Amino acid sequence: MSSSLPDPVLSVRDLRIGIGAGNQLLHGVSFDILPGETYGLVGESGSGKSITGLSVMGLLKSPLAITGGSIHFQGQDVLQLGKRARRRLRGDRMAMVFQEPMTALNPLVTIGRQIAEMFVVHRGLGWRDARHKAVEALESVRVPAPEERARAYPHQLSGGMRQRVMIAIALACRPDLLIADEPTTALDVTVQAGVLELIAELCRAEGTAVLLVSHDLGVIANMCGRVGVMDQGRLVEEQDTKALFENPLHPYTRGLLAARPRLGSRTVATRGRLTELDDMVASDERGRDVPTLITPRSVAAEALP
Ligand SMILES: Nc1ncnc2c1ncn2[C@@H]1O[C@H](COP(=O)(O)OP(=O)(O)OP(=O)(O)O)[C@@H](O)[C@H]1O
Repeated sequence: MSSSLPDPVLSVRDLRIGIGAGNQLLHGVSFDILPGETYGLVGESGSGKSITGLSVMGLLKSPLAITGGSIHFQGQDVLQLGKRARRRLRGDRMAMVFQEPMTALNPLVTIGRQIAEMFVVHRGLGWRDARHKAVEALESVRVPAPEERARAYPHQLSGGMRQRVMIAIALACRPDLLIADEPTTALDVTVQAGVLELIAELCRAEGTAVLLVSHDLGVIANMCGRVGVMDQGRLVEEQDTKALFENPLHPYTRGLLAARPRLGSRTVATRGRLTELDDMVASDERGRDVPTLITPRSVAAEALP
């Protein structure tokens, strides 16, 4: 049988994660991500989204361990790779953006040097050239005054800017897969949309596949072509995002969708004017209008008097 679908960039099969023999947290999760595709993993807190993403990156920490299944990245069984080979893949062919950039950035090292390190380690550039590339990378994630910001330390930047720096680090080597785990959950509502737009735009331009982990259906709806729904360590449903919203099959998914705040004709005050919830805009860091994601959090925040 011939198929027109390209080979997946990531293929997770029957992935199981546990603590010791008796305590299973992930009970056989399978999904594929195609090149250039943005695939969402959605589910409530504790459903196993993050440990799935960490397993793909090879960053799962003891006492958690993979107890079964396989992870193929570009056709290669990464669970069979040694530590060094795995480390070489990370940051180069696959990269990750975490919820809280402060935990991933080194507080004692300037932003520019942390980005430059990617080019030194993975591309073999000298520090001088790497620093030049770091400033370009900051420019590409629309950090204003990139030369100046390159000399700053993480604590000197806002949360939104720090997350842009993390994106610059993650995408520095033009990976084929980006794992974004709740990349905007820790950010102000007003900067969330800008950061997600940036991820979408840069990954689209480079053909980077994205595994987007989120508890937020609004974020998933805006970003993902397909979505897998997780519940208690199982992938209970997988559909095209549009189909999932129109016709959720699994009772858990129906419950998750029903728990969303009602959208539609409600109006809220945004920047001094009444706006339809479906049509809200906010300003990004450069004062440009960007669409605001309709999320439970953003609805709650906008609805406040
Ligand atoms: N280091 C750890 N030790 C023990 N259990 C853990 C550890 N990390 C995660 N777990 C457990 O694994 C399960 C899945 O956690 P995971 O973080 O993947 O959930 P999640 O869906 O990403 O939720 P959240 O959005 O809250 O992170 C949960 O029951 C969690 O308590």
